[in-house]
Amino acid sequence: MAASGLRLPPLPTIREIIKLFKLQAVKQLSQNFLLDLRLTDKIVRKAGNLTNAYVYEVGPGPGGITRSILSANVAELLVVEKDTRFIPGLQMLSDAAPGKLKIVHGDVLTFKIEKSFPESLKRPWQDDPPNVHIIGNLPFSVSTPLIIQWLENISNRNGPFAYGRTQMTLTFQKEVAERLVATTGSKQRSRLSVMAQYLCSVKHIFTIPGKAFVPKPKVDVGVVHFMPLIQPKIEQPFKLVEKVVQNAFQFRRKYCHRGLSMLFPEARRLESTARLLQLADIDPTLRPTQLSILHFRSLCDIYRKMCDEDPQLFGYNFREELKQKKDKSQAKEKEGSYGLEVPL
Ligand SMILES: C[S@@+](CC[C@H](N)C(=O)[O-])C[C@H]1O[C@@H](n2cnc3c(N)ncnc32)[C@H](O)[C@@H]1O
Repeated sequence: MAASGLRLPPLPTIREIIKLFKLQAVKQLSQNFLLDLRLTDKIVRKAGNLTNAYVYEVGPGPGGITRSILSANVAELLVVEKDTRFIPGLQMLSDAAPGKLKIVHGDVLTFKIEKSFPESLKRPWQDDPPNVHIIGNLPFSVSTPLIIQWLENISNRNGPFAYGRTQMTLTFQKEVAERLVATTGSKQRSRLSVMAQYLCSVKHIFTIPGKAFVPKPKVDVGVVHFMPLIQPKIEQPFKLVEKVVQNAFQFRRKYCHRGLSMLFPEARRLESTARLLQLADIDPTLRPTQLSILHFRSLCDIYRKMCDEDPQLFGYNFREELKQKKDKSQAKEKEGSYGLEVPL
């Protein structure tokens, strides 16, 4: 049992529910179910104290984690599931826990949780976290874009973070979980490590072997807990941080100046990159993986100053410049070949 909370009346097991409603996982949709209630209880325990909490579960599927959450004495559980086939099974759980479980047939990428729980739950950002939690085991193809979206929401204190520093407990492919928590200098250090760690305290709490899922995925699964920080470690707009970090990791095996130089138009790339690195006090021969969050903080602060001096700079995209150059040279080539065809 997850906690000494609500005791659900005898229900068919998740395996029986899958059979009853013919809920075979759709492989193409990466539907891998957790049927072992000891594991779903563990995920829920690690999410923190859920007594009287308002919980948002993303992608409940046949409802294994859902049951564990309901057993943890929550005030309300709202689940958002995209696949209609799961709704009747979830409805059965809702009937067993009257007034506790709200089911939404929808898409977590667009669902607005900030309008769903009582306003009274809202806490100032500096206070203790609100009694609102997000929990979910989603397909990997959804969990990564979703975490980027939610990190941006943390930065803007909107979406699920309109309530305050809402905690999240989510599953990822183990390698992604390792990237999320990777420290400076480690092999797994990536864009995701910096983006997550400048906004949150991130913990890879445990790993679930692939064989615990039905059907078994090819990879193991990491359960990751996110607690938004009171003070983000970089105090610049999310999109600006994202741009600097993305460029820095563009060429992850090369010196960091190589990727960072792509922030600047070709005509003044060399001097602008040198200025950025000098003012940020960063050794240009560090590899992107060796840059700490403090390094990124300095880079973002200086890049911000450069963008303030030159309002065109933030909109600059080296790929577009490359494309324009290519188009121009193709047009010239065409002009040349037409020239040959012109009769004398
Ligand atoms: C990996 S399965 C896990 C199911 C269940 N949470 C478990 O652990 O057994 C992912 C679930 O997320 C649902 N899902 C996938 N994409 C979704 C989306 N964009 N919005 C809501 N649910 C989604 C799938 O239909 C499926 O039920």
